Amino acid sequence: MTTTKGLEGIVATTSSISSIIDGILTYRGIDIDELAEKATFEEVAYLLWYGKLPNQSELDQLLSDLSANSAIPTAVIDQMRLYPKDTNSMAALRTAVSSLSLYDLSANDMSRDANVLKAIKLQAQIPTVIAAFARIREGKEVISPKSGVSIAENFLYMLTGDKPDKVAIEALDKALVLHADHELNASTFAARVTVATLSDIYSGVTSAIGALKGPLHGGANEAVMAMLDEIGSLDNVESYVNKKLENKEKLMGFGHRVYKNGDPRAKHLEKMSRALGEITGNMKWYDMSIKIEEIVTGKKGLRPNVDFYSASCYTYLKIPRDLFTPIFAISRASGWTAHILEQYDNNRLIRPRAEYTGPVNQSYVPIDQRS
Ligand SMILES: CC(=O)SCCNC(=O)CCNC(=O)[C@H](O)C(C)(C)COP(=O)(O)OP(=O)(O)OC[C@H]1O[C@@H](n2cnc3c(N)ncnc32)[C@H](O)[C@@H]1OP(=O)(O)O
Ligand SMILES: O=C([O-])CC(=O)C(=O)O
Repeated sequence: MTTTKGLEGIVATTSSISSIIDGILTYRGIDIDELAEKATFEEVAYLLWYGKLPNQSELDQLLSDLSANSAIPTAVIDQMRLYPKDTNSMAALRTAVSSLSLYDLSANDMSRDANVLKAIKLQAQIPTVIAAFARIREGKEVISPKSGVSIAENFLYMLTGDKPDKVAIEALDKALVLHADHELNASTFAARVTVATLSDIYSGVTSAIGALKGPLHGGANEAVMAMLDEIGSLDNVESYVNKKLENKEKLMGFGHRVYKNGDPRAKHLEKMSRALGEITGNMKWYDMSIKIEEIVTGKKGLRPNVDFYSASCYTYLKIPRDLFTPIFAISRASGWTAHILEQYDNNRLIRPRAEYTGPVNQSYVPIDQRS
């Protein structure tokens, strides 16, 4: 038996959804650089689910299905009112998504059609859950989703109650495109492991949210902003980063298991952060981020990952820091559910082995003889 810590380099499944080959990321064979410039998030979700870009009538149908399914049950909203106001937002999302299954009569219908519909429903409802939670904890009225607008626009609207401006909608939409899928990342693997037991799609997405929450994965975007807040100003960057490096502490938003020469998504977010800084007339977060990158890449050779510049982008969009990882979940719900559908289509239980390193030839000792 050979073991590989963290399953590094192990190919655990085949998949036709996204690929990372020689540092190039594609969704269904289309380069992320092209999708980032040209596609909307809804087109990308369709691409991930159905394996091709939608034509106009297919896209219209998807938009109408997303709108029709975006409201969440009153019972789930009522439950959210009982969550502690200071609860972790990813814990709230994980709990609420699990609750959604209780009110979906088709939750345990394992037919393909029912699962595709549930994928669309989860994609539509997750933004509503996050916005509702964000408002409830501030004692504000929950805002119902609008129909006929994009997921990005709807989310910003449900969060604030105001019509978001075009720049904000386009920036969030592009961020959603960039985060939608990423081969066999930890949360997607968690989703696939869960549904490979033939458990339901809600269980798969709930597992995935739990895995995304951690700071080594999606939780890093919030941790990056916590770091920027802690540093406070451009003048403090150098001493802060050098100290972290000297103490061999991790700099959040840097490094990647698969990309060793840079994450192709980061440059799009860096560009977006710069543009948002210019538009808002506040370059502070962008300038600090650039300086951190210069030092970390210069001294350690580590490059920023998708989480690094998304932090300053979302801050420029006035999104509260603890909603950064939930926003990642809005986007990745498309990838998770595409992978869940793919797993069901060609399922086998996922059950690797562990190399045992514990004691051997031990005997049961009666309790009165134990030290
Ligand atoms: C959407 C996403 O999930 S993207 C990733 C988001 N996570 C983060 O940004 C958290 C910070 N980054 C990390 O912790 C890691 O780079 C991970 C978790 C992303 C990848 O981890 P692994 O592939 O297991 O790499 P590992 O942690 O073994 O790092 C290899 C070496 O680089 C160093 N290293 C890796 N990332 C960092 C970092 N962010 N800061 C400082 N050093 C780092 C490690 O200390 C290690 O050094 P060593 O060989 O001297 O011990
Ligand atoms: O692939 C990974 O390990 C993490 C990542 O970048 C993602 O999930 O987007």
